Amino acid sequence: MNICIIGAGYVGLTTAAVLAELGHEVHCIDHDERKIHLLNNGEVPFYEPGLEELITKNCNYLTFSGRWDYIKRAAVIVICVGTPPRPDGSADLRYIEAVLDRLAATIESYKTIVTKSTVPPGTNEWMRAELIRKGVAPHLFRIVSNPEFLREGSAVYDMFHPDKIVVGLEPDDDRSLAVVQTMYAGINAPYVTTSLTGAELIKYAANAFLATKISFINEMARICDAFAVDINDVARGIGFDPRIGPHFLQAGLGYGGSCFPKDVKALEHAARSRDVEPRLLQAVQSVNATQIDVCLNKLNKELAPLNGKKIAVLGIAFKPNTDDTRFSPAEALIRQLSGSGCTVAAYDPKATLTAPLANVIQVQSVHEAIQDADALIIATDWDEFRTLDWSEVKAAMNGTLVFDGRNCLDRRAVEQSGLRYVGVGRP
Ligand SMILES: NC(=O)C1=CN([C@@H]2O[C@H](COP(=O)(O)OP(=O)(O)OC[C@H]3O[C@@H](n4cnc5c(N)ncnc54)[C@H](O)[C@@H]3O)[C@@H](O)[C@H]2O)C=CC1
Ligand SMILES: O=C(O)[C@H]1O[C@H](OP(=O)(O)OP(=O)(O)OC[C@H]2O[C@@H](n3ccc(=O)[nH]c3=O)[C@H](O)[C@@H]2O)[C@H](O)[C@@H](O)[C@@H]1O
Repeated sequence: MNICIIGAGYVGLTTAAVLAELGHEVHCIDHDERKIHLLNNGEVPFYEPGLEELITKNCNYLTFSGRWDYIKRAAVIVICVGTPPRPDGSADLRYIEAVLDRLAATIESYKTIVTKSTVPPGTNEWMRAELIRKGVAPHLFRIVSNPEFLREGSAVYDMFHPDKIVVGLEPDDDRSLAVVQTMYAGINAPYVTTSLTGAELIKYAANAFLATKISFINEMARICDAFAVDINDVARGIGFDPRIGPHFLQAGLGYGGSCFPKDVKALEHAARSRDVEPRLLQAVQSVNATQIDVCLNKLNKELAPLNGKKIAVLGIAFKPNTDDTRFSPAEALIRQLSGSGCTVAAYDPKATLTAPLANVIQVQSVHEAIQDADALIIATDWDEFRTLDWSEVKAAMNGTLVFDGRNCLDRRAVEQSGLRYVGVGRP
């Protein structure tokens, strides 16, 4: 199949590389010339394990440009542009609108237009109406909603091994499901077919539910602290129940990234637009918004006064195995520390601070970060931090406090080396 992907970001590039690997001829369009230049020189503009290798392997079937005339040759167009949050929490659809303008000016023969970007309920129906309003004949295209569920850090694996493929179709569309099945031929997953809006809501419900699990466990961690119980015991205890499951029950600094925060907000906004009061979604966000303060209060109690202290923060990315810092709790924590009188030495194996911060330096190794530090905070749960030699850490530090903001360390190993361990909900 000849496929055109629009948007060479985390989702677009992964989709492009995987579809090329599955045997399709793929062209990826992005309006960011810097990205296209890098890609044409064999470089991936961000860190995603395995992606560069897959792109290189498929370079004969995978091309990149900013040229929209490629659309003319494609049977399938996959939209993967960003849908960031507006200040009021609603999804900003300006990139989708720009794509519709380009499509309207280019489409001359039949296309299956697949929306992979996460868009609010009703958007795909609106997109169809917009294309017709902009002059595209209704018989020249079908819109399919095919939301993406990959995680950054394991995007390539997730796309080859999805737990389901969700396909939202127009009511009278009897041909696009087969097109999507041909596109994904070689990937073994159950298909969930529904309406366009049904698919959009499946995506929001999935992210909102996962965010809810995280806020739930973070609230439980606060209760565990009050009753001197280890939250990891509670998470393990409830996780055996198959109705609950063991995943997404790791308490910590709260959820971040480019999707959970924006998608929960966008769902809240969408609900309100139809006069539904989303109380649970509000509570989920309110727990998440206060989680860093809860952790900082703990740190203050252990270390007060922060003034004049040196704090090593390990982790800047919003999660391990990515260099993405969008809505990163680790970076938010560093930002708060920056204004609290201490100095911060921050280290991350891949991510860089988005902007310079007063009293914060980014260093190149764990060793540099912890040198003479009064406290060490784990802000992102990279494997590199789990496996530190705690005796060496103790020897390098000035103080003894290790604050495990991701509950990812072996507490006993830390304590055996003479350091003081404080976790989230682990008194
Ligand atoms: N990052 C993730 O893990 C996941 C993201 N999603 C959703 O997928 C969508 C894309 O997310 P990411 O890949 O993270 O975004 P991203 O920001 O990494 O990539 C978007 C790309 O689209 C390009 N773009 C924007 N407007 C364009 C236009 N008019 N023409 C050509 N290119 C254009 C940008 O230059 C950028 O390279 C979002 O709706 C997001 O919610 C869904 C599942 C996972
Ligand atoms: O729509 C999206 O963009 C994607 O959002 C998430 O993927 P991602 O944001 O890459 O990362 P997650 O692994 O879900 O982690 C999100 C945040 O939650 C935090 N988290 C996760 C799990 C947990 O138990 N506790 C916890 O605090 C992570 O540290 C991170 O900050 C979803 O997991 C994907 O299925 C979805 O496709």
